[in-house]
Amino acid sequence: MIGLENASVTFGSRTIFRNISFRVPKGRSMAILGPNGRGKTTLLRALLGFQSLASGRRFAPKVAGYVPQHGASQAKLTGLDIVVMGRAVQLGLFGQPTAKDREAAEGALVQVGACHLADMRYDRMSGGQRQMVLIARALATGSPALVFDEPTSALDLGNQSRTLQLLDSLRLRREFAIIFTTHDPNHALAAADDVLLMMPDGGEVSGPVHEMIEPGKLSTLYGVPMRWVDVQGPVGEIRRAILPAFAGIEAA
Ligand SMILES: Nc1ncnc2c1ncn2[C@@H]1O[C@H](COP(=O)(O)OP(=O)(O)OP(=O)(O)O)[C@@H](O)[C@H]1O
Repeated sequence: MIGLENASVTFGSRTIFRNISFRVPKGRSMAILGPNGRGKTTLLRALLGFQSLASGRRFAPKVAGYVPQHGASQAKLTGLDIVVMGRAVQLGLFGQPTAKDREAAEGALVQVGACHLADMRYDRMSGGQRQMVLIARALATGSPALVFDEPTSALDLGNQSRTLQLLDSLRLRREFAIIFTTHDPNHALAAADDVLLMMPDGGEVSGPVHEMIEPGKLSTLYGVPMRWVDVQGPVGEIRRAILPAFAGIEAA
């Protein structure tokens, strides 16, 4: 389980959020949505213990798999080296990775379909390739808690699709408590059971995805009208997507 209870974070005199409570049990996946600068990354950092709480408490396992928004590195490390770092807690302060740690790291690369990145230099990878390696690193921790900060934000549509499928397959394993932030409500529909909306007025609402992802709440969240649109799936089935009013405008 991972969550916060009556948690608040302040920077100087500024309150980013106040008295937030939520719990994501093992087997559930929760998406967090909110406008830019509302405090989504700060909330994840507070959850993981990287950001101190002004009040309240957090619940998280000692080690969580964390995929940060920006995973840049100048170090000359391979994809496999980065994934092995996920084993840091098992290694201890001066421990060297064993064959078992390398095996776990290779297994994590297999799970995300990124074996081909094992020997590639991480600092030479594209954003999408790095994303896969960082997700593998999170899995290699062996933690039942996985936290992703905007996992699709830097990705092209093909990689967004693959990452969403991966997030959903992790959700369906029901072995992890998963939290991810996103700016696309359709991504919450595609890969989350529950949603936390960080509203622009400072309040939060949370609940099952189909209660939270609807035009009324999202229009308030983003300050633009939202609507359901029918779209055709790959085998002709009709699906619903939720889009802002500007979707479909043609400038010329
Ligand atoms: N260490 C810090 N010191 C002071 N202010 C900070 C610090 N970290 C974040 N902030 C501020 O807290 C607010 C919330 O930032 P945060 O990055 O959590 O927002 P976000 O919802 O993740 O934004 P985005 O959607 O743009 O990624 C911002 O105004 C940011 O400038």
